[in-house]
Amino acid sequence: MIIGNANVFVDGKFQKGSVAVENGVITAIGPASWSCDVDAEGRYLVPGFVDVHTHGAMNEDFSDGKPEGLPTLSRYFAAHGVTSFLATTMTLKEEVLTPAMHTIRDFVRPADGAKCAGIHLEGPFLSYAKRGAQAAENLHKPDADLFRRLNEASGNQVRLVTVAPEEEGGLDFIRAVSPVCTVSIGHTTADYDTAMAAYAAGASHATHLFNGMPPLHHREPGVIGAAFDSGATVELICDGLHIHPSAIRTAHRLFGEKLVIISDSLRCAGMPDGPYELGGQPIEMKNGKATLQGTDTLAGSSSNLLAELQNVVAFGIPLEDALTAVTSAPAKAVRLDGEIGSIAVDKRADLLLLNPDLTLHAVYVDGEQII
Ligand SMILES: CC(=O)N[C@@H]1[C@@H](O)[C@H](O)[C@@H](COP(=O)(O)O)O[C@@H]1O
Repeated sequence: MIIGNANVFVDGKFQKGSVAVENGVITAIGPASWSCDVDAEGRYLVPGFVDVHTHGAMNEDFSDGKPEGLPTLSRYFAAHGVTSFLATTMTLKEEVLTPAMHTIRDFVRPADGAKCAGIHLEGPFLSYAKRGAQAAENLHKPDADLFRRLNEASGNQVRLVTVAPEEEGGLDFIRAVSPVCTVSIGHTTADYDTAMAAYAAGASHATHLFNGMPPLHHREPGVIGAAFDSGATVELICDGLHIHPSAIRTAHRLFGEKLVIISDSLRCAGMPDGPYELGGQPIEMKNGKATLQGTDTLAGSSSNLLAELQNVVAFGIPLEDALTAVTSAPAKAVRLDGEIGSIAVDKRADLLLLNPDLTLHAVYVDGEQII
């Protein structure tokens, strides 16, 4: 199949062209004049989005361990341009996380859904002081054996784990686990020196930068300064509620291609306002804003990568940079850039056609049009 007459996003830039796909893989990138099977009519042809931090949507949550919930989630993501996602769990007890790992391991993508590219363990190895919406009673000291048991239960699908490096055993955990998957610093009180030590020990990512960590102070630069100095990739929740647009513009100038837009979406995404649950705690969504019930503590988002792409472009981030932050940057951050996240020969043919106003026109997964 050839998708022609497109504005193709290749190597961070747009070029007029065509893309050939065979057996689910991109086989060639050619001129716009190629005779084609699908006429893109000048639309943007971009890689499918990669969300490395999403807990749920449509009243389903990966932590539930409910097999019937996963196809619903997979279809929801595809409908918002996300072709690969990391199923992200909350801070819960091992006996709750283990069945969730089994469910994710056994998930088979529905023909009209997005791919599960692995798991993000957001906790339980987090700091009490910066737990945010994570349940205090389920926090656990960094423990590489517990990580190994969970990873094994998932069929070795954990691609990302968030840890607070200042907790006892934090640096040993990072040394043990970073050869297995990407280790991210988050939900942490780490100061600059501790965060630098964590990056030197093998961490390479920061979980929802700004949220759940000390701010960037001119004498206490903390995780944000250390991530910058270490060349780490950094997540950013761009729902317009978690981070002021000015801080998003600042992070964009600081982190460039290292910026990874995430949804951090919860089961209330795609649902009406009302009461919901997150990691064993009651939450409430009002006007799309989710908080721990009865508090002002933000509890993740009700957004998705397509809406966030539209947000950041409206905030002044160039489209090319915003696209990098939802495609190749997240794929690289979790070591999947050999397969997904870019339009290049031999990569999976996970592609989107976007209209000029950045709404979704078509979604292809493994070369098959599913939307
Ligand atoms: C699922 C999850 O953990 N999400 C975190 C939440 O815990 C934290 O409260 C919030 C604000 O953090 P902040 O108050 O430090 O900006 O960011 C994210 O929504």
